[in-house]
Amino acid sequence: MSASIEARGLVKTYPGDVRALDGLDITVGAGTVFGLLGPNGAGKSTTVKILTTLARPDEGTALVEGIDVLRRPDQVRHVIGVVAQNSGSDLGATGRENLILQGRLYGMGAAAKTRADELIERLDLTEFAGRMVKTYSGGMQRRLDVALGLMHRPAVLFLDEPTSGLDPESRTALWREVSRLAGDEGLTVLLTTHYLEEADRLADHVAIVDRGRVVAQGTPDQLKGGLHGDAVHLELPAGADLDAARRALASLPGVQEVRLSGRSLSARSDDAAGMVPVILAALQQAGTSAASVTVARPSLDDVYLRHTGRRYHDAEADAGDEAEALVTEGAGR
Ligand SMILES: Nc1ncnc2c1ncn2[C@@H]1O[C@H](COP(=O)(O)OP(=O)(O)OP(=O)(O)O)[C@@H](O)[C@H]1O
Repeated sequence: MSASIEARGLVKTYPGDVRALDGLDITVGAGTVFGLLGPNGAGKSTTVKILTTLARPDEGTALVEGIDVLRRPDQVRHVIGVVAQNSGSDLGATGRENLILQGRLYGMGAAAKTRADELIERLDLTEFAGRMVKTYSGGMQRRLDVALGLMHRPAVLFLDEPTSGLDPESRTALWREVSRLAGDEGLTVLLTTHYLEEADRLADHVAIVDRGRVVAQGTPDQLKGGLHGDAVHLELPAGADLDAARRALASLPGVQEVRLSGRSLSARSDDAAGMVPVILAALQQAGTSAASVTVARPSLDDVYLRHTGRRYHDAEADAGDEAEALVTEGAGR
């Protein structure tokens, strides 16, 4: 399969010594949906900015449809469509007017109207294409954003956090559209997401990004299949002796990859369900207990844990705390 996007050794440092990308490599096959998955601040948007010619890396190279993004940014812009996190549509115009204007900006002339109508139908915008965008719900606005990104028939569509803030129903509807577009039109889609489920359901291929690097990649099934056995997750009560609990679990035969992240203790076992009573007895012997126990097939959350040593939601919470600390710091100045 030919590559639609190839990025090698991307490094990007922002002022304040923030190393947003630390040698990121990705290869995206033509006509596939590729998910860059990572918690907030992992470096996903920075990657998209570089690939869409909006930022330059300090080091590394990137080709989109075989075109060098650093040497030929103008050519790259013709073959890509970008749906950024914040919509760029004119709220005081209708959806249809926005689409036609976008087409004209790309020099499509009279063909803009036909293309706008085609996309209105394809993205199920017919009912509200004649209404001003300021009256749209979040889901309608996102569908219009995708249509805007597709107006000039790009070969590659970048979607930065496409379903962030959408309700579950609108999210599922957008997933359907994106899968269909990639399938029907041979479009290559690179999307960033911090939703594990979104990457799992939508992407043919996922790269897990952590602190500016790709720590694992493959199809969701390959990534999950690389973990043997089932996952056991224990939530320990407040005040529990966390280290004693971890040691008790690690000492049990048939229990592997014991990891503690906050008060969550996780492990893998070929017979996880059968091991639950043994695990609870071992915790009790160690003078502690579990507030909850779950046994599950491996998920992308487990893949993330295996490669980073942290649970995904803990990494998200840490990123939230860091962002809050920066805002507080800035406000104090
Ligand atoms: N213009 C900037 N100036 C300084 N630091 C920045 C800038 N843009 C991003 N960063 C920092 O670079 C790191 C990576 O940010 P980036 O936006 O690429 O991550 P992300 O994975 O897309 O997260 P999010 O989903 O929150 O956008 C973060 O630590 C972020 O705070």
